Amino acid sequence: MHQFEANFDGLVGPTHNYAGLSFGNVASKSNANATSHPKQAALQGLQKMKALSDMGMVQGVLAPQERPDVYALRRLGFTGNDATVMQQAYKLAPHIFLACCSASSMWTANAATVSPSGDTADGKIHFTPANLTNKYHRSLEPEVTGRILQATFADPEHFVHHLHLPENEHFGDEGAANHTRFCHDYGGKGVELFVFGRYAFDDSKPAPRKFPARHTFEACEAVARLHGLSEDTVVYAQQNPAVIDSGVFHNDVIAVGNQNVLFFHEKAFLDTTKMKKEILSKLGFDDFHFIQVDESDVSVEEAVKTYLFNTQLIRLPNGNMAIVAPKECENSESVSRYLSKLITQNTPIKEVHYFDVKQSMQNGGGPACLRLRVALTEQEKNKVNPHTLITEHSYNALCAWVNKHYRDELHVADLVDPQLLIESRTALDELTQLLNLGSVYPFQR
Ligand SMILES: N=C(N)NCCC[C@H](NC(=O)CCC(=O)O)C(=O)O
Repeated sequence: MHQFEANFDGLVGPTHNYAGLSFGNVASKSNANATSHPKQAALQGLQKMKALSDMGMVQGVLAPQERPDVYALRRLGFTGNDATVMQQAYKLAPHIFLACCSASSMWTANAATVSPSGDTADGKIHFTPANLTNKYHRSLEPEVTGRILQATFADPEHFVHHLHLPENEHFGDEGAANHTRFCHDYGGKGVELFVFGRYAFDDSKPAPRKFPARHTFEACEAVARLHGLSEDTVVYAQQNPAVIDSGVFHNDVIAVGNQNVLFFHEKAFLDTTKMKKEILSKLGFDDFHFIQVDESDVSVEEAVKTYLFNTQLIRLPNGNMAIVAPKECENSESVSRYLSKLITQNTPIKEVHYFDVKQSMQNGGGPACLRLRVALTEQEKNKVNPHTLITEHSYNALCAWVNKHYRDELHVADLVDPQLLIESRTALDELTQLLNLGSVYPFQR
């Protein structure tokens, strides 16, 4: 049986901008108000998708969301036609207006948590969109994300879609950015590692002091229940509160795993020994590589700056594992030295590929943030909406679509231009036809 780990990358939306919306995310804060380049951002993302597809990986694309979100602004009391709603909000509540303009759905590691069929009680793939409650701009995503996922994975025989968790900080859920899966074969039984930042119902437990812990233990448990995972296939681990306070707002900024490898920083978790023991005993095989990076090799600060761990760890068709890293890793002396040495060691990781995703990095989104992983058997892959898979043809069509509709440059003040809303809706309407998604956007309903 053929089985794969497919990567579904988020297509960067036409309003990609830097608004400094994410407290606790160093890059987002430090690039606030910088000029963005939506066309370049979308093309950078597409190039990465095409490169992975050329390496023989199954690569898909998830559509972006409709922004500015005038419906969210109306809900907050702004009235009139769309242009008036936007202008009033920009004048009276600029921060709220900017939050309603973010193209943050591009980071599809936060779109959902996905449990492959090998792990679930009913043998189907389960999806739960993340509620992203901790940041207002991201909390606008789950409903449309759910519709896009349903249009991409439509067959009820193989795919189950759950409603996102209650929109409340107690069940703060950031999706696959805090989730990884270990297994022997992608189609077989695996162990799912759920990572959280704090306990919502127990104040006595450790928690960060400076920056928010976005994801709770209670959210992890709820998703595991919804997906029909049994106790013996799940491991829960708390992030080290100190690293959250150093800018590690999601666990995928400090750890990445795949199959029989966990690549992580020594400071990532609160109790590494316990977590390692539980992973090994639940997996039931010993051929496992815990690749721990020590502070003396790469500091947490350097890891956050370069996104060493926000790399994709992929299993190539030739059996080797490769790391897909941002250029920032290549440009850092300590990180590039570390990676050059790593691929000569006795681990499955034998290649490193560097990509320019700077437009995303400037908002705190590296290669791993841009993708949602879905482990699929051949049969399940054949049930995925074929228009969403990257081929030579779909890649060329998507690049042409971006070149036709996207602006080269965007300043924060441009977001209030009613013409941008018209441009975005025209582009997205055409995209739903290209990807055969149906009417997923509010303006289409
Ligand atoms: N680590 C993962 N998986 N994802 C990265 C998400 C980055 C995103 N940045 C933003 O939303 C910034 C938007 C702005 O400031 O304009 C966030 O903080 O949620």
